[in-house]
Amino acid sequence: MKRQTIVAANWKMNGSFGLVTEMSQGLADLQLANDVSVVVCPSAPFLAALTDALEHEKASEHISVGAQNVSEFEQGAYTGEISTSMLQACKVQYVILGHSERRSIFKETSTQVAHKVKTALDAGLVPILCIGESEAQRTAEQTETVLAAQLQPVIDEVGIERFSHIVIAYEPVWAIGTGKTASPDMAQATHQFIRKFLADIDKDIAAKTPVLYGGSVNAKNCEALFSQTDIDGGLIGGASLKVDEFKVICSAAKGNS
Ligand SMILES: O=C(CO)COP(=O)(O)O
Repeated sequence: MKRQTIVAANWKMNGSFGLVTEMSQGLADLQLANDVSVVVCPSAPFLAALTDALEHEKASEHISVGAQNVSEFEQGAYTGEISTSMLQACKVQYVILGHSERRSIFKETSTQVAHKVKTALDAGLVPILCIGESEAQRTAEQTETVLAAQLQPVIDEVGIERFSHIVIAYEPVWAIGTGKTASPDMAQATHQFIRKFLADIDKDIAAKTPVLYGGSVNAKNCEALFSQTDIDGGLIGGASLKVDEFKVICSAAKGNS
């Protein structure tokens, strides 16, 4: 069963117009394996500029633009929020939702994340739904319970069928920005659990849904991680701010067959 392989850059609250230009120029000649897609997710003020720069570099056919968040509301008196239609106006195709930093710092609940996933899907955006356990939860052997509790509200809200338009990103919180990557075996075991969790509800959907790994992925460890059966690419933080390193990571993605 073929499913898409995706390498996505999460710039978080970093980057500049200079990096937008540098990244677009750098990615223009990127050679990707079949079935591999690359998505760059800068902060909202850079979305339109990134779209324009990728078009200018003739890179928009193989590189997509993603946002890091979206409002669950459509429009109106929600100061500071950004709607799906605003993202569409910037030709955004993907949106990261439920990142652990939004869950822990901005107190987004799994129910709110589920609403956002629905709003994004209804607007034709592809959600990159982030799930992951903390170090304390892993130590307490609660990883599977935590992941299930993050997935279930989304399944309840949108239905399992719509997971054919969702990308999951497994990001163990203890591996984010710490340099402590999950070992390929450990990541594979957790990805296998996520796929089985979906498969117990719908086998076909589980086989089709890309599950990315995120957490201290870099040019050195990407190949071993991406070669795991149930790892369909990565969500890259720090290493996605360096054009050359990000290109190495994109090239390490081989695509599934
Ligand atoms: O949170 C991440 C991507 O969303 C991972 O960040 P790092 O790659 O910097 O660990």
